[in-house]
Amino acid sequence: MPGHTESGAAPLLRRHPDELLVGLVSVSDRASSGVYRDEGLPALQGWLESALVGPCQCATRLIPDERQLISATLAELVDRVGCDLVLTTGGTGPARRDVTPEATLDVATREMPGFGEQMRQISLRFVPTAILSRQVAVIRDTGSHAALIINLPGQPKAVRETLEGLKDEAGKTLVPGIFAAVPYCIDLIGGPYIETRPEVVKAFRPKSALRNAGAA
Ligand SMILES: Nc1ncnc2c1ncn2[C@@H]1O[C@H](COP(=O)(O)OP(=O)(O)OP(=O)(O)O)[C@@H](O)[C@H]1O
Ligand SMILES: Nc1nc2c(c(=O)[nH]1)N[C@H]1C(S)=C(S)[C@@H](COP(=O)(O)O)O[C@H]1N2
Repeated sequence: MPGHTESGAAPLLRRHPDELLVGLVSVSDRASSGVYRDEGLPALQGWLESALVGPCQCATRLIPDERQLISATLAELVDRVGCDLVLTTGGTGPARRDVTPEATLDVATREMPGFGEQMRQISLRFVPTAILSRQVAVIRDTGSHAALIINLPGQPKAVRETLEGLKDEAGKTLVPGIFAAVPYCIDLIGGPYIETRPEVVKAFRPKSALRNAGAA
């Protein structure tokens, strides 16, 4: 669960090989200028706290919808701070100032289109305007370090909806949240082995990729 949180540019030091280093970025003109209180970062942090079993450190950023600032922030969180995973919220829609997907693609070495496709599928179960979100996910690989960067919509409730998916009243998964695929993706790009609380989101790994694979 998220322990330490910082908002400076210093590298996060991994205190355990399984510790996840996460960058959280809320992109909003109004929240960053104080028109309203930012609910994006608390939503992201609160959800991670509920979902992760192991240790985690977060670096947080609240910034306006400026393409160059967003891309510089993402690059800094991966290259300098050392994040394995970066989640953004906000700025994915069709309004002129919504530029988070473009800024994310600016720092990408690879696109991961399945995440955007699945998020829009999930969101359609909640709002018909789900198709207005242009959210993308990418890998940024510097050669010595790689991270998964995922855009989420700006509505604070969309954070949980997309990461966790939709369950029925008995807690049975109706549409899997995208976080189900995040732990294995992070394995594949050389990051820490992370585990989730299955009642929040059940992470999927092929049997051969499970840590106890082959154990008696
Ligand atoms: N960071 C945030 N904190 C709290 N509420 C937010 C935040 N971002 C969006 N919202 C809410 O979601 C609604 C729709 O978001 P919208 O797409 O207009 O925001 P945005 O483009 O992400 O932010 P902004 O217009 O401030 O740059 C907003 O009217 C607001 O109620
Ligand atoms: N899960 C979920 N996805 C959602 C929403 C939502 O409330 N929940 N809002 C939609 C709306 S109304 C818009 S305009 C787009 C883009 O939002 P953004 O510009 O705040 O990122 O996300 C869409 N996706």
